[in-house]
Amino acid sequence: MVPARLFSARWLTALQGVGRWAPAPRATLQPSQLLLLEPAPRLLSVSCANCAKRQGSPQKKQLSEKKLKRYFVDHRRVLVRGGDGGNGVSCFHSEPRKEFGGPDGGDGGSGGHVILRVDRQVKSLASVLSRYQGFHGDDGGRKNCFGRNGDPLYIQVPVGTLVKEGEDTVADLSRPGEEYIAALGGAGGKGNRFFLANDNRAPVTCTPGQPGQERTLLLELKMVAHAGMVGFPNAGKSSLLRAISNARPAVAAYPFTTLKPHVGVVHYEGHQQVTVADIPGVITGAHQNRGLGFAFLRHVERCRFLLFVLDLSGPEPWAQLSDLKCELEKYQEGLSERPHVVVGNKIDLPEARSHLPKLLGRLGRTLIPLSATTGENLEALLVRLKELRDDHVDSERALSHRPLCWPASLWYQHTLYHLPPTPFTALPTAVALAGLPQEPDVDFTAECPQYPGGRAVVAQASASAPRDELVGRGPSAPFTPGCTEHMGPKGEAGPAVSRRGSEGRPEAPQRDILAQLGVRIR
Ligand SMILES: Nc1nc2c(ncn2[C@@H]2O[C@H](COP(=O)(O)OP(=O)(O)OP(=O)(O)O)[C@@H](O)[C@H]2O)c(=O)[nH]1
Ligand SMILES: [Mg+2]
Repeated sequence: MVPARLFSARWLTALQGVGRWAPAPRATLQPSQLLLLEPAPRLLSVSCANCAKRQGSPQKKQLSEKKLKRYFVDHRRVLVRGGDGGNGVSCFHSEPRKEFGGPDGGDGGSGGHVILRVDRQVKSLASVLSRYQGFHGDDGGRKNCFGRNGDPLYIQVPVGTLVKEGEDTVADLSRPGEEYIAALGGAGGKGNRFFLANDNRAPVTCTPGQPGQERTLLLELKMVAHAGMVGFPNAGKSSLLRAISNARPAVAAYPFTTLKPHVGVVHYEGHQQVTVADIPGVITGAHQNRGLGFAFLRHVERCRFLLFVLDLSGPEPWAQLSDLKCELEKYQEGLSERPHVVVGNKIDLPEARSHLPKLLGRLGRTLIPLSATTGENLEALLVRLKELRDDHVDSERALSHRPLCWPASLWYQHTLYHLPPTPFTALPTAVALAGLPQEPDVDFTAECPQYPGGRAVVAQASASAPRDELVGRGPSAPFTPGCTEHMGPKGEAGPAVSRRGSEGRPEAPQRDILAQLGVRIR
């Protein structure tokens, strides 16, 4: 039985889809595997405002811009504290007819980290609380029982969250799935079994767990989109975004209708997408806090290119562009020189048509006159946006960077860990983003004195990578941050460095790195 809602919404699309996809041949049939029989016939997602209105789900109630703004928070101060490590235990094995059973106090579990994780579903920092406490590790127990490690505590943040500590920017979480360890959990204490040695067969020493790391971070959201729309209030930015994408910002004939940024996605052939951000209008003197100020310009700061929207029906449309550029420059030097496209909107109005020749004379062919309401000449804008996106992709690839992709591309499987500045982990790990090999060249374990008795698993990204670009990962677990893994139950003490396969000492560059970390090498 086909659900009725399939027909009430976009029945034509649904039926077209049935015709175009077919199951794979039986021999190679995988669950949910489909073969594409013919490519999609439409080259560009071109729609006018009127068509776009019909695409929305009739059941979904639109929230007013005022309500939406209430849920939109773009900066937050947050206190994060990692979980405390559990205490080690001092006790001795006790069994009938077994004298001198030996120490059997287990180690405490490590405290859980507090981790910021980028979630595509989260749109603002409104859901982030002001303080977080990580889960504590459990204490060790008798009979060599180790305490349970505290679970990591995840804080979901939106794409484009900037993490600042004081004046420093410590992480830029601009890709979905990316993670940042905001506060490390404390290492667990050692039980007396750990201190068993040839010259001390009955140690009573045990150590308490270490407290978790505490940090005060400032989270700042900066939208990440390909194109950022800049224009005076009422220029028709939101109407334009509605016309080219499925985003639904409010449109009305009064200034400052838009109170929070909206991001729309323009779809092209081959699943290529360009994201366009609509921000509240900017006016002359915004840098002196006129209108809504220019704080919202932070949301176009990271856009790869700009979309200036001019109202051609206004009295002096040619003055608008220079005023907008002037405000951008006052916000951030060089911002107005980004690759951009200038759009002259409301070409359907007679006064706009009368201004057009003069404006074309000044701006030349860089101006795209169009009408967001009637959809006139929207294709020219879409083609230009695509060209700018392709230029961006080419330039990023030339620099061996990954171009901005929306939504998260599947290849971004690699989790990036920015390690906070502690003695062992004061290592920027941006290398993970740009070309970290799946299997690092070197991989060895080492004892780390900052976490007594803890065993670090250190891997260098590649022999040629700068020294400070390190990531740690365990051989069994995907990653062991902060080297809080315990040594085995035998409690072998003393320095130990072994390469995987235990075939020798680490090479010179790795020795340097370990020395920087304070790891002793035998
Ligand atoms: N005739 C005509 N009117 C338009 C066109 N585009 C937008 N408008 C009208 O201009 C008014 C303002 O449009 P918005 O899209 O809200 O303008 P905005 O730039 O987003 O305004 P703010 O959110 O206040 O910055 C609305 O009444 C629209 O109907 C157009 O192409 N032609
Ligand atoms: Mg608007």
